[in-house]
Parts: sequence; C-alpha cells; structure tokens
Amino acid sequence: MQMQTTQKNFKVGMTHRTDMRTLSTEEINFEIDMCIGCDRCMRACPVPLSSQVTIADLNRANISDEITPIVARFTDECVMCGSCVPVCPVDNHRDLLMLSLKQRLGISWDGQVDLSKAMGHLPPGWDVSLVLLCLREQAIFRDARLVPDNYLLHFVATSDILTLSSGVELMREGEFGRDIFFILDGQCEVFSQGTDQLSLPLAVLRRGEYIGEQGMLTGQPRSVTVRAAQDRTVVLKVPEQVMQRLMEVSPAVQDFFVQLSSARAIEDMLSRLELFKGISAEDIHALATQASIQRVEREEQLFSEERKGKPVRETFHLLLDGFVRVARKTGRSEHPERIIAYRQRGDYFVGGLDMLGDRRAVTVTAITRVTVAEITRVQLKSLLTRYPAFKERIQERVQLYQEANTAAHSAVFEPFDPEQLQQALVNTSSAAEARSGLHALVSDGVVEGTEVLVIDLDKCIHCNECEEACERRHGQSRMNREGMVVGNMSIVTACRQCQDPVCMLCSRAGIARKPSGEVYITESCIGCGICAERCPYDNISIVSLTEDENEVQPASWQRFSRFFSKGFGKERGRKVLPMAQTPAEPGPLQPFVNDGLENLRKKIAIKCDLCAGYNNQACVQACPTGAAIRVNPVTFFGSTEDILSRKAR
Ligand SMILES: Nc1ncnc2c1ncn2[C@@H]1O[C@@H]2COP(=O)(O)O[C@H]2[C@H]1O
Repeated sequence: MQMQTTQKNFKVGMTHRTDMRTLSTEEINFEIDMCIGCDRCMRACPVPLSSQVTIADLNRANISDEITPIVARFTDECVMCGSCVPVCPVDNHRDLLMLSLKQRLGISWDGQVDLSKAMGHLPPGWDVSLVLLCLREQAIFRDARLVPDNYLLHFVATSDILTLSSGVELMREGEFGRDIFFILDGQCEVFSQGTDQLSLPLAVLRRGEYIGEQGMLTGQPRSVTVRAAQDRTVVLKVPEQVMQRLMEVSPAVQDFFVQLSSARAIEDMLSRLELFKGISAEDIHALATQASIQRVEREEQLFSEERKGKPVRETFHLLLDGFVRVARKTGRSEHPERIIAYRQRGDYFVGGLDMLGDRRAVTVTAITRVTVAEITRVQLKSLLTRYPAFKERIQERVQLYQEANTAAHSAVFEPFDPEQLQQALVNTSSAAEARSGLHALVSDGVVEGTEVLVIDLDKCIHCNECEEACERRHGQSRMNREGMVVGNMSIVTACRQCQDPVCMLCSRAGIARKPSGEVYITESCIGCGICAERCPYDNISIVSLTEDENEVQPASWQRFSRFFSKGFGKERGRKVLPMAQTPAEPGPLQPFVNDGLENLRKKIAIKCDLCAGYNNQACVQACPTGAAIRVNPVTFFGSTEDILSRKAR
C-alpha cells in the first residue's frame, strides 16, 4: 500500500475551523482501529451524499488507496461542520480523519473540468481559449504559475458568461450583491447617483478590469451603478464562493486581489470625505496605494491604551467597513472601561483621536468584523504641510473629538441626539436612559442590522399573534418576540439582516442576499449548522427534515418538497418548506442543485428573511395593535461626520 504524503491546500470552505490539525499516520491507524462501525457519524452527517456512503467505505479510504468515486465526491463535499464528532461512542476525531482524506485527494480544481454550461453561453465567434486569453489580461490572473490554466477553466465552468447590449445595467447603487464581474471585452460605465436622479459619470472600465469586488469583500451595498457602454460587452459573472475558492487554492491571488481592491475602496472613500476636499486626485491615489490594510475580527483591538507612545498614535486610521467601540480604561473593577464613542465605516482616527487633545490614549475595539486602512505619519505630515485647509479641518475635528471625550466623563454617549431616538419610536423617560439603551443596542450588535423587528411594549397586548403568524406562514416560527428591552421597546430575537452577515460565508451558497437586502436560505442549504454557529446573535436554527433525528427518512423530504412546489406564496400551516418562497435572486450555486441529491437532504437552516417572496411581513401584518414594527438602527446614529456637523451647528 502506497500512501500519498503530499500536503495539498485544504483551507477551502473551512475558515470556520480554528481547531484543525493534521493527524499522523499512526494516529489515523489508531482512530480506524478504534472505530466500531456503528455508522452514527454517517447518520449525523448533514451532507446529502452521506446516505450513499458507509463508515466502512471511509475507513478503507483512510488507510488504503481504495477510494471510490462516491467517496472522493463525498470527501470534497464534506464541509467540516463537526456533526460527526459528538455522536461517536468511542470519541473518534472523524472530522480530522476527513481532513486527512481531503489532504490526500487534493483540491477538486486539479481534476477534470465540465465546461458544458460555459460553452452554451459563449458569444458567437468565441471559444474557451479566447476566454482564457481575455482572463489573462486581468492583473490578478497574469501569472500562469500562480493560476494554472486548469484553475481558470474551473473558474469559468462555475461562473456565467454574459453578453450585454449597450445600456444594460450590471449593478445598481444601493443594492446588495456579492458577485464580481470580470470584463472580457467591451466596456462599462460607472455612475454615482447624484441629486435629482442625475447620474454623475465616474469612470469607464475596459477589458482587463473587474467590478463589484467591494460588495463581495465587505457585504456592503453596491457603491455605484454600472452599465454596459458598448454592444456585445462580454463579462464573466463570478459568484462569491467561486472567487473565494480560487483565492483559497491560490493564496497569492488573494493577497494581490485584496491589495488592489482595498486601494480602490480607500480611494473611493477618501475622495468622498469632506475632510479630503481639495486634495489632488494624484495625492489621493498615492495615499490609497500606499496605505496598509488590516482585517480585525470581532472583539479584537485596533489599538489600545497600552500602546501609548507607539507609532499607532501618529497614524491616520480609516474604517473601510464595520463598527468599533472607542473606550478608555477607568481603573475600577466593576466598570473597567468607559465607552466614549462608537464609530463606523467612513469614520477615521487621527493619532488615536487625541493628537491635539489631552494626549491620553484610547482603546478601540471591533464590534463587528472590521477592515481598517492605515496611513502613516510621514504621508499624513506631507499632506498637512502641503494643504493648509486640510490641516485646519483636522484641527477642527480633533477639537470636536476632544469635546466628545470630555462629555463622556458624564457616563453618557455624548454625540447622540435623543430626539433622534424618540423619532425612531423609542419613548424613553429620560435622555440618560436613552443613551444607556443606545449602549445596549450597540454592544449587542443591533446597530449592525439593517432591518430590526421591534415591539412597542406600550402597545403590545402579549397575544403572541406575531410569532403564531410567522409559524403559520413558514411552518416554524423564525422569531422570539422576547428580546433585549430598550426603553419601552423590545428588540425581537430574529435575524436583523446584518450589514456584513458572517452567516453568508457559506461554501455551498446555502445563504444568499436579495438586492433589496433580505438574507435568505437557498436550495443549496444542507443544514450543516456552520452559519448558525457563526451568527453572533443566535438567530439561525437548524431543523431536521426527518421524522426521527436518528432515522434518516428521505421520504419526509419528498413530502416537504411536494408542499413546497404547491404552496407558492400561500400559508399552508406546518408543512411549508422553511426557505424563501420565491426563486429569489441570486439563486443557489449551480454545482449544488439539480443533481438529484436534494431529495436526500436531512436538515435545513431556518431564519427570518423578512418574508422574502410575500408582499407583507406576517409578524407585522398580524399584530392587532400595531406594536410590531421594523426599524433601521443605523438611522439612530448617523455617521460621525453627521454627528459632528450637528454639534458644530
Ligand atoms: N470611482 C470608481 N471608479 C471605478 N470603479 C468603481 C468606482 N467606485 C466603485 N467602483 C466599482 O464599482 C463597483 C460597484 O459595486 P461594488 O461597490 O461592489 O464595487 C465597486 C467597484 O468595483
């Protein structure tokens, strides 16, 4: 028996696992010896194909070269959710055994490519080699040693080739979308929506350039509108998961792509900021390309008081996306930190907020996943010297920040207008109460949502109609009306449709987002539970589609399916399949549908999708007193720029 030892890249779709390690050959043999063949792991496995594979097949594959095509496919489809581990009576690490198989088999992009779908959409006169030639014009694909032809072929095979007539819209400003578009031929015009419905032309993009990376990387709505500017403009529309897969199999592409894309995002953001008005396009371009980018995870610090005096204090930090908390240590054990402010995408720090202030450091912590650009002291100083108006604006801003810091000593979040919260229907008895409520909203991440369901407790008669209507419509209630109480409002426990939903990091595209913002479960979902684990707010549940968790009965899925196909848009009690009731765009990823295996699905995720596909929301509609309403929490705050300009008035 010859075991291959080559270690292939195995990161794909597994960013949720931080506890992975490679098993040695001795450990693999030990684990297989321990296995009693009870098959409980296979029954717990959510991958539909697991019904066709036995544990004996997997054990054989683990210790020999006997790998059947179905075991190879199952290994590729394993999402490393870990469902197999807790059910094992002998405490085997079946997940790590699957990992070792994945390593031995390598990535599926090394294998054969099925180009039939791509061939069907080629424009007249085009062939696959021309598509590859055009893709090689993209800076990130230029080096064939980093991205071999076979990877590009897989890339094309799992994407869509579109041929557009002049004027056809590729994306609209403000809509959500996570696909990226590579221009293969022709050109596209980029517009920003000005006032009075006037479009402001920003740029023309040509073959060799790409569009839509900001939505893909940050989850934010499209920053501009893009239309084809020539007849027969040919673009490759690449789903997020396919781009992620390419970046994972070729990490060098990832570094290059993130660097290029961040430079564009910074340039875009700097040229829109009031602070940078009057600075030349060349200087903004130079700042953007030289800035360094940092990805900060939830609850990690961007910088802290302990780093006082370190270079960070002289750096300009620009938040490209996400939310942060700005605080200062109190030295008291019961309230160790005092929150001074919350900052979001587009906000910035100069020398850690206090360059000209009391020179005391602050601690800045990510509340959500954050991307931050750092502009160094040298670059900043050069701007301050060459642009007096910029220097003046910085000084004004720092002064305002300092005032906000001083106000923070009264234990309230100063740059907040309680009237605004009142307008947003929160009727609190005092401004201080509103402010402490605001702290709760931010700390609990409510502000991260785009659509939050709240219940006005003054109007609520506790009839539970909202939850029951949800259950009637979807078969399972997707909400719990009890949640955090702020003033007289209850923040319902239900999906808030986050700005940058971490649940959407699904390698199977089991969750997608409609252009209008609703995040919904797609037909590709297998209920592996990774999204539920990722959701910081516990707003996703997994339901079994079988009669008995331990007895897999494909027939019950078929029964659900029948109701699904008949029950479009109708309320059918408990029997409706709990996923979006429309063929909502964007749909599931092609490789995971239409292969017949959906009939073997065992579980599915459920979450509130704002009743996608219906013309009203069951909970809001059913409330007899009008207590249940939807609000956009970001309107509670405004950006720091808004807040400071209000203060200055
Ligand atoms: N000023 C600009 N010039 C050229 N392209 C842009 C500009 N601003 C944004 N874009 C691109 O247009 C895309 C719109 O969608 P995204 O925000 O996802 O990503 C954006 C960028 O790819």
